[in-house]
Amino acid sequence: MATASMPENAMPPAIHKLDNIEAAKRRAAYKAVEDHFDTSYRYVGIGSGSTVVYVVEAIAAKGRDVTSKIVFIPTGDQSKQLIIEAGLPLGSIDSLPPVEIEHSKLDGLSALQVATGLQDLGLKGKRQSLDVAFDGADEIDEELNCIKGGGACLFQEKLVATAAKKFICVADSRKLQPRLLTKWKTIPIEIAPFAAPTIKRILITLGSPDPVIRQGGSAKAGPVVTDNGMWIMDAPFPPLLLASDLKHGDHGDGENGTWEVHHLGRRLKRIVGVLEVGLFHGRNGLQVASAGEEGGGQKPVAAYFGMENGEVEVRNAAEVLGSKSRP
Ligand SMILES: O=C[C@H](O)[C@H](O)[C@H](O)COP(=O)(O)O
Repeated sequence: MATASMPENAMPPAIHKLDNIEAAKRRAAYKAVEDHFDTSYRYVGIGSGSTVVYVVEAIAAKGRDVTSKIVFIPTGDQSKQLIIEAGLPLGSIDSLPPVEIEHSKLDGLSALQVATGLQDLGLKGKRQSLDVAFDGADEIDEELNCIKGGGACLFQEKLVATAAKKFICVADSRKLQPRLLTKWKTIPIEIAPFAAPTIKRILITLGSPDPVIRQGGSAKAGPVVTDNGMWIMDAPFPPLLLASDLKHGDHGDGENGTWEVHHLGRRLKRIVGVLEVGLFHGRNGLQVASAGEEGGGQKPVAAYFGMENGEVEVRNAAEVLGSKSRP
């Protein structure tokens, strides 16, 4: 863990006076961009929520000379608008080009030979990875597992995070908790509307006392409809164990009423009608790369927290207990 002060003069003055929490988010965002944005990058993922607004501000402040050469990939309608309004080039996660190959290697080959050649090179079907994805979170534990989906964008956020070599999480100090479901009490789950009653029954059998379909409140009568035309089920569970907690005898499989993050994430994903689960768990991008695999992981490689004292606390996955414990 490292802490750093983000000098106010390293950031452009905020147009309006920010309250303490907003100022903390902004400091964390500028520090994360300073550490993890590189002008040589080609594809950058932009997450959703109120914190990522400052990430976009920090990137846009680098100027058009830098940003015009990069394609920015959104995680939903809000982040798409942020990218457009900041004047950044907009891309889409479903239109990343294939991995580039040296064309000289393919000169003179037939279409069949090209296809076979790509196979031989181990490149057939490989897509480009994003260089980095920045996103917020609703809660982050000591092993950098995250709850996401407070803004109903979890599916595209997971799609983008797992396509990025490194996912960088940016938040304020309230989000850092020893275990998930400490202050943020529910897991957002994106579901097919038709399956809602069945999913609710299954969640109850798994130990969630009162799962509810998220409502639009005064902004929209009836359930919140996600960018993917789905609903969000918010499922409360008792605080989740870390992988390192399992050494103390509990299996974390729900038997004793307690779940470990990874066990619960995988179990929820198996329910028919669940599009995606707002638990980001398992491997991070460094672990995926060291296994020689394409893309990234669900967990951040680093998390930046804007603290109340004006500092930014950085938690790097490589230093976090348990970050190497997942297969
Ligand atoms: O669906 C929304 C996302 O997961 C957000 O990244 C998360 O809710 C954090 O949002 P905020 O930065 O507004 O706290």
